[in-house]
Amino acid sequence: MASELTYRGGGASPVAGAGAGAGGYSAKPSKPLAWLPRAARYAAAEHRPVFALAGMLIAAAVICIASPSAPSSSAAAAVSSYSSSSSTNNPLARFSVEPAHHRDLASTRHFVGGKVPLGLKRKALRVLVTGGAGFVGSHLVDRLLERGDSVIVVDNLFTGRKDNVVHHFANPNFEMIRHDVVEPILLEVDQIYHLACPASPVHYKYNPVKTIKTNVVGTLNMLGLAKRINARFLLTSTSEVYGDPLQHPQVETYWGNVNPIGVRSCYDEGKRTAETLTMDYHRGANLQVRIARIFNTYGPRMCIDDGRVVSNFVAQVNMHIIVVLLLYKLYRPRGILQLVL
Ligand SMILES: O=c1ccn([C@@H]2O[C@H](COP(=O)(O)OP(=O)(O)O[C@H]3OC[C@@H](O)[C@H](O)[C@H]3O)[C@@H](O)[C@H]2O)c(=O)[nH]1
Repeated sequence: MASELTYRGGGASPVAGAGAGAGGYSAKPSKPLAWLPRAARYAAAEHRPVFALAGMLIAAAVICIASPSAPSSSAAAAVSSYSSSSSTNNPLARFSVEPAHHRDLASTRHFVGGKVPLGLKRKALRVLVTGGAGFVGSHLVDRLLERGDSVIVVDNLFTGRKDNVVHHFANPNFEMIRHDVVEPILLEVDQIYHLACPASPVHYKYNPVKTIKTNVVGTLNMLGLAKRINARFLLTSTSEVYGDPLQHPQVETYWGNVNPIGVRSCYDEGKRTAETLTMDYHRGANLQVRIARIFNTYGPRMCIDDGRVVSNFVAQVNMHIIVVLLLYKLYRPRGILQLVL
């Protein structure tokens, strides 16, 4: 049986005539826009202005919600009202047109930036964190895994501890390589966070030559790897690059006041050299780089005997509290203390 072309046009239906039995049409209607493909001709013939208007309104709404660049006033008002009263489970909070730093960050923990097309997730990155078993590095690893990236930690455990990252050992997106960055390593990643270096004076003075070697050769190895795989590179530098600053507070353009031959120079000058190398790779090889000069940090996973100012303060205060309590318990002085306490 011949296939019969079913004419669904809106105009006069063809009159079945001779040859109809053949499944063809005897009188074919004149076809306006005959140069168009059949589907286009059908759409052109069937279109209704109200449908076109509905389609345009839906498209405009999707564009306003999904892209922050040109929100319509009403959509922007709707979205910003959502975001201002944003709760973490607000479906539109992620697409708010306001920059994240203008909104309560707690409500935008899952803010992925307004440029993410509707319904598409942020692309997971492969990230290398050197020194990721350390105090700052392990918290960075937590954050990267939480946002869906896969993380490789390279660490020689000189001051870092497996305990800092053991909670990720069952995570398929986490790997740890016990390796010293003064030896080259080849990995395929999208970003490199370079934190490998002892940070406490107690540790970096223990072997000053190793400290500056890690800062110079280790950073060179990581920059070479970043250039080879075109990965973005971040160096965690330190406030120590200002040395004994003559300017307070220090602005980033301040060059510092550093002793090149002191007992702390292995760290201070080591980090300054690491910054120099980082900028040279940026200028010379057009590498995408970031430098973060981290000042005194403290928090969970910091060792009480870390040797830095905050941990020293906490350790000493705790010690004095314990001594006073012991003395009080032992001698239980009567009289004035009884009155006071
Ligand atoms: O040669 C080395 C030395 C150290 N490391 C590792 O690097 C990590 C350093 O972590 P630490 O806890 O000692 O130091 P923090 O995490 O506090 O400071 C870290 O981030 C901030 C930067 O300014 C510091 O230079 C960096 O050490 C440790 O896991 C240590 O094992 C190496 O992998 N190789």
